[in-house]
Amino acid sequence: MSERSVGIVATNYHTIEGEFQLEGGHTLKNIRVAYETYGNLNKEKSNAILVCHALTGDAHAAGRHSGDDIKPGWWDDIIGPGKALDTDRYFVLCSNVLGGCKGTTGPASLDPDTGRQYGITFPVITMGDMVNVQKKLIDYLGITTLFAVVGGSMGGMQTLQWCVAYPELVKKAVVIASTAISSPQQIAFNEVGRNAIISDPDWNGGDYYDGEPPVNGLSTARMIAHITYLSDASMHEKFGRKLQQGESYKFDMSNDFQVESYLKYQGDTFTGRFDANSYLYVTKAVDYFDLSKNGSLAEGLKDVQAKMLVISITSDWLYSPYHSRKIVEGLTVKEHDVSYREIESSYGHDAFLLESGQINYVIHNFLTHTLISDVMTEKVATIKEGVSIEKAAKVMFEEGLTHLPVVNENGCLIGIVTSWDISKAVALKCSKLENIMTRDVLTASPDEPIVAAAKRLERHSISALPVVGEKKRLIGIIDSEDISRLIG
Ligand SMILES: CC(=O)SCCNC(=O)CCNC(=O)[C@H](O)C(C)(C)COP(=O)(O)OP(=O)(O)OC[C@H]1O[C@@H](n2cnc3c(N)ncnc32)[C@H](O)[C@@H]1OP(=O)(O)O
Ligand SMILES: N[C@@H](CCO)C(=O)O
Repeated sequence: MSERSVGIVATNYHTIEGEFQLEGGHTLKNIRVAYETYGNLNKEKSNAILVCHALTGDAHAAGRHSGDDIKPGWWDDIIGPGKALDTDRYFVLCSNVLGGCKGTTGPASLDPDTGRQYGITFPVITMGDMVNVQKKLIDYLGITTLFAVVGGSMGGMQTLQWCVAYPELVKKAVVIASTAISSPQQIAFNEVGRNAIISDPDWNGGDYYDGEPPVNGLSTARMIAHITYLSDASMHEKFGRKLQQGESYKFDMSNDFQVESYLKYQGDTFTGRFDANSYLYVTKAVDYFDLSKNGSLAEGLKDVQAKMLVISITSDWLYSPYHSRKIVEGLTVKEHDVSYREIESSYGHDAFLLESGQINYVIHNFLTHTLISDVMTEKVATIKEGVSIEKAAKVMFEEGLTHLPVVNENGCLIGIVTSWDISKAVALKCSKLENIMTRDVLTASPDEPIVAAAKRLERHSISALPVVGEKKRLIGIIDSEDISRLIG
């Protein structure tokens, strides 16, 4: 296995006990979530990156399940040591979406009330529901902020939904080949796919789990969708008008052209890995996705706090660049911090899975340009000027701190006490805080790059910097361990 791989990985499962409220008004009981993680969560739990998968993806984003696996996870080119989602620095997490069929509760799961598969009795779900399930998962893992949320296509929708639903939790977000509002054309293609499924007699009103699944309908749905994931140019490049067999037309109804055979193969293999009812539900969630509010996307995105990177693909005609530009415009109206990049590619929509060189480059630059405000600890324990050394020692002991900022009535920094100062005070039998605290404190400002803070720490052989705003108001603290993990 290559050194740049996360290696052998396993899917984990978590059950959200009890009733889970869905946006559509229904509830689901004891939702199970399939997820995988790569890399290590740091002690401050500040380096987690949530990867959201696209329509037919799953939790297996990187590595292999065994040494015999032919293919690695679907974003193995992007996740791993030294890659954009660098598992030496970040704790990367990916879960299968609600309504999916790869381990998370969906229509093929057993309804605890009936003991039978939900089928079409599964409630309609939304992007909001998928994200709320992911929120429960990160709560379970003890993660309170996400260093980044990243996703392509439907994964980009979940990323945007995260930024809107939990603005204070997401520091950075990368939205690739996606949209903030599903367009009529996207809904139309999804509807043709759904129609192919429900028109298949084997669909049987969604109740097919004891019999033959609707493979013809599902295969046709995938064939239609797959055309939208390619581009005219990539089809010319891949197949042109080349024939599958022989050198002359057969003049019959068999798959004469390579492109026909290819699509048939894509459709057929899809039926082996995806559930038809899941396809209905997940495409519906995509169709309902609309982050505008009162007819305005700027209004819908106004609470976003994350630094955003929006990426589109030049040849993507399904989620064409105008969708991405609309997201950027919506964010720019309210002066959000957003950058936009176009990936030059002829692959079409699926380029987000294929153009790993460009995607790695763009995401790496975005994630590593990290400011102190992106990673500092905001809830800082402090003491007021004039308290006793015993009181300071007690706070440090209870909060497990090595550095304790001293502030005045207005929350402005006037000094710092370290555990070393406390030991010194005990040794020298000193009882006044004023005599041991450092008044000339080295600080950082929130809009400095973390590299600058790292250099200051190293130069002065210290291990933490209070972060101050105007008039030295204390707004956070940053320590060397956290910084060194993020900058490598
Ligand atoms: C988050 C997520 O989105 S996860 C879901 C992503 N994965 C998928 O969508 C799986 C479906 N596959 C795809 O969408 C695409 O294949 C991609 C984007 C993953 C990869 O694209 P590419 O590397 O360009 O592969 P391509 O589209 O050419 O397909 C190659 C397959 O078609 C087969 N194929 C190629 N030409 C023909 C043909 N004329 N007749 C029959 N089969 C053919 C190849 O043998 C190969 O089969 P294999 O996958 O079993 O090895
Ligand atoms: N190939 C991707 C495209 C959808 O965005 C998938 O199947 O999920």
